[in-house]
Amino acid sequence: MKIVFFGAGNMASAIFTGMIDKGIVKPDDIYITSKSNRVAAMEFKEELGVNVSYDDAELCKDADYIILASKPQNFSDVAKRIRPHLEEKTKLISVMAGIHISTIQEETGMDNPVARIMPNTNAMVQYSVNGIAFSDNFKNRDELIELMASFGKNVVVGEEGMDNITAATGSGPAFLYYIYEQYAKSLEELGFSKEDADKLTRNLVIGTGKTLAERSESFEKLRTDITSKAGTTEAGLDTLSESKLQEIIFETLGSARDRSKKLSER
Ligand SMILES: NC(=O)C1=CN([C@@H]2O[C@H](COP(=O)(O)OP(=O)(O)OC[C@H]3O[C@@H](n4cnc5c(N)ncnc54)[C@H](OP(=O)(O)O)[C@@H]3O)[C@@H](O)[C@H]2O)C=CC1
Ligand SMILES: O=C(O)[C@@H]1CCC=N1
Repeated sequence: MKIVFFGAGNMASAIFTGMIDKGIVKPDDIYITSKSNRVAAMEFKEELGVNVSYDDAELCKDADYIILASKPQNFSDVAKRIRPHLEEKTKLISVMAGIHISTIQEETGMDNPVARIMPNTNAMVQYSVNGIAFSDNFKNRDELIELMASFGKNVVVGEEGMDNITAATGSGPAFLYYIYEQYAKSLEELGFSKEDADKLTRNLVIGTGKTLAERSESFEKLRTDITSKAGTTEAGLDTLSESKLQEIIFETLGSARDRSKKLSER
């Protein structure tokens, strides 16, 4: 199998690192290229054993999958690199937010099978959530689904679901990290050192995540198990529930979804 990544940044590296660590592909199956940051690409070659090339003909030759992993704004440049060399059998997989399947087919000038996928950076620890949308002519979908299962849980959402999943789980880790940042800052305000605030918050989040991974009770049940009548948790939750947290989260996701829609206006 030959999988070529056009773009070797945060998202691409999370995916190929996750796939290699899981053992579903050999490092030699992976080819990466970037725009100009050759040092970073060479570091991946040294650390993981992947191939690095800036020869577009060599990259595209016999490729089973080309992963489009540049920023959406750079896609036209990427398409120009691929277009002269793209073979009919190659499937194009886009991780780019907001770029429609039809745009990818138009800019590459071919009617190759295209899948849009929306993973997140948890792919690096094989815990991404992957939205997927296929073009009608995409055959053997199971192979891609299996490849993607090596770095996360898949949800086939169709193209109409991509803006929402981009907001919910593509950007999602950043929203949660922001909340953890505020949590750690609040611990500092309570009097903990910066180091302890970070350690306490980090381990609180890791432990809570591990509980969610291992137990199937609802969020509500897990919460109420902690909440003693007239206890400390109840006092904190009284304050939290008076805030407009759900409204704020809903608006946050709405802004992200709207930006994804906007990115598709080309
Ligand atoms: N980061 C995330 O959490 C997620 C990102 N995405 C999507 O992934 C995509 C990449 O994001 P991210 O990894 O964060 O971005 P980065 O900036 O980290 O990486 C972008 C990569 O694209 C490369 N690139 C730019 N222009 C070209 C070109 N003409 N030819 C080849 N490579 C090129 C860059 O090379 P160079 O360094 O040399 O400039 C770089 O390696 C985006 O479209 C985003 O929407 C999707 C889900 C989550
Ligand atoms: O911020 C972005 O546009 C990308 C898409 C999802 C996560 N990062």
